[in-house]
Amino acid sequence: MTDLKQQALDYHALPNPGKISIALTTPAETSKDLALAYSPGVAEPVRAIAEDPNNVYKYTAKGNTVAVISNGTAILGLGDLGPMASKPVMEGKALLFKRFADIDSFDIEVKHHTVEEFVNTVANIADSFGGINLEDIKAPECFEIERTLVERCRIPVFHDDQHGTAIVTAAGMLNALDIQGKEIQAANIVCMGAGAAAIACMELLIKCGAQREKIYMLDRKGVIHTRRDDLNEYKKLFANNTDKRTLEDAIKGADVFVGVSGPDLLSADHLALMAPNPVVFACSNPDPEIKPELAKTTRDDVIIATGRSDYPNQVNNVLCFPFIFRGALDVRAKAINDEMKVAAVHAIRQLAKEEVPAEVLKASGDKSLTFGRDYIIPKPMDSRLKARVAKAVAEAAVESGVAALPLPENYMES
Ligand SMILES: NC(=O)C1=CN([C@@H]2O[C@H](COP(=O)(O)OP(=O)(O)OC[C@H]3O[C@@H](n4cnc5c(N)ncnc54)[C@H](OP(=O)(O)O)[C@@H]3O)[C@@H](O)[C@H]2O)C=CC1
Ligand SMILES: CC(=O)C(=O)O
Ligand SMILES: [Mg+2]
Repeated sequence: MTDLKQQALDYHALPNPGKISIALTTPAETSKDLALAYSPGVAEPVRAIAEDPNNVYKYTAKGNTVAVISNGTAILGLGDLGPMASKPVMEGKALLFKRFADIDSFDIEVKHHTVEEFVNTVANIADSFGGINLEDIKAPECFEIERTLVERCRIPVFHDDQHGTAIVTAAGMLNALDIQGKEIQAANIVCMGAGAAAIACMELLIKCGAQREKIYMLDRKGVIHTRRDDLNEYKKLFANNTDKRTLEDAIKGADVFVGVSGPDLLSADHLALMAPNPVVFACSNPDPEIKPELAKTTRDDVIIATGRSDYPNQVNNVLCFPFIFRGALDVRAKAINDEMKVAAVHAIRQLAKEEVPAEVLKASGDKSLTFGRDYIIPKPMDSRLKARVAKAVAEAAVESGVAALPLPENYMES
């Protein structure tokens, strides 16, 4: 067994199985405490909530709790391994919510036969939470699941693999293209993968200026083009009228490669065919489409990012989901809309251009980090992310009319 494999198994097994537990926030030592926490005292908040449902935010933890919900059909890049196998990842997302944004989470793994069954399960428990983070649900089902749940739930529902990934990808991409001296409007883009992350990443890059006809998207059968008759409605949006059929065809002269597919799909030969000063986001987890070592030895003008914590330039939705929910919960937003997503993109990208505090260098093990090829995006443990991203998101929620509360006074200022 490799060192990392054993360390990872031990990390999850010890000192107690798993990565998260529940902590009490009120005293529960004496009979008096219990008479308040439970019978008879608990009847009072029950009556108050029955009288006015908004009181649930005052007397319970709902407003600071997010459900992380999966069916295990697209666990990282490992595929459909079922709900139970997804549990370590969902506990991991709960760990990240708590560690980075002080949000409490429950991971919920759902076994189901139909999309309708999944949607009903989630919709029926949704009111228990302040928000719902859908995770690792494969395309195309994820699109209908999210759309239906957004319609049915009164709290924000956010498919992290779509929108969290897209927000971080857009933030990193705009910075990387700046460093490479390229305009997103003119960039030829190859997207390997045509699932949840791919469709959302490309749609958001288009909102940021990319041209749809300059995007070549590939799935397991190759380039998505107008003469294919096997495309679902989401892939069809990216069908190009082109003779290109393979990655080799599409990658020639490309400025950008975004990989949200599987391991080792971009070879050194492919990379060599890209335009000068290319940007490669090999974001498949745990194994990227190309290893950074190989990318860098193949050409020294490349900016390479991965989804992993153990390489520079971590383009991973961890930079977004804790903070976008922090902002949304704090103004009780009923949805996470495009305005909030775009605000998050700009807040994340801006932070990478600022001086990096010593505590971040210590946590990342870097001697220095300055905006440039190996530092296009902030590190997850940069504690400024919470204030910057949450504030930008909360302001956008208030301005776009989806917030039930005003921005709290002096929000995120200390
Ligand atoms: N860094 C980050 O923050 C994130 C990274 N990801 C990564 O993106 C990847 C996809 O996740 P997600 O979109 O949720 O999953 P989906 O199951 O929704 O989509 C997977 C897509 O990848 C394509 N694909 C898989 N293998 C190949 C291959 N050998 N050649 C070409 N295309 C392939 C599939 O093609 P087809 O349609 O033909 O089946 C499908 O379009 C995973 O590796 C995941 O770890 C996802 C979210 C966040
Ligand atoms: C990071 C993440 O959400 C994924 O790889 O699926
Ligand atoms: Mg995921």
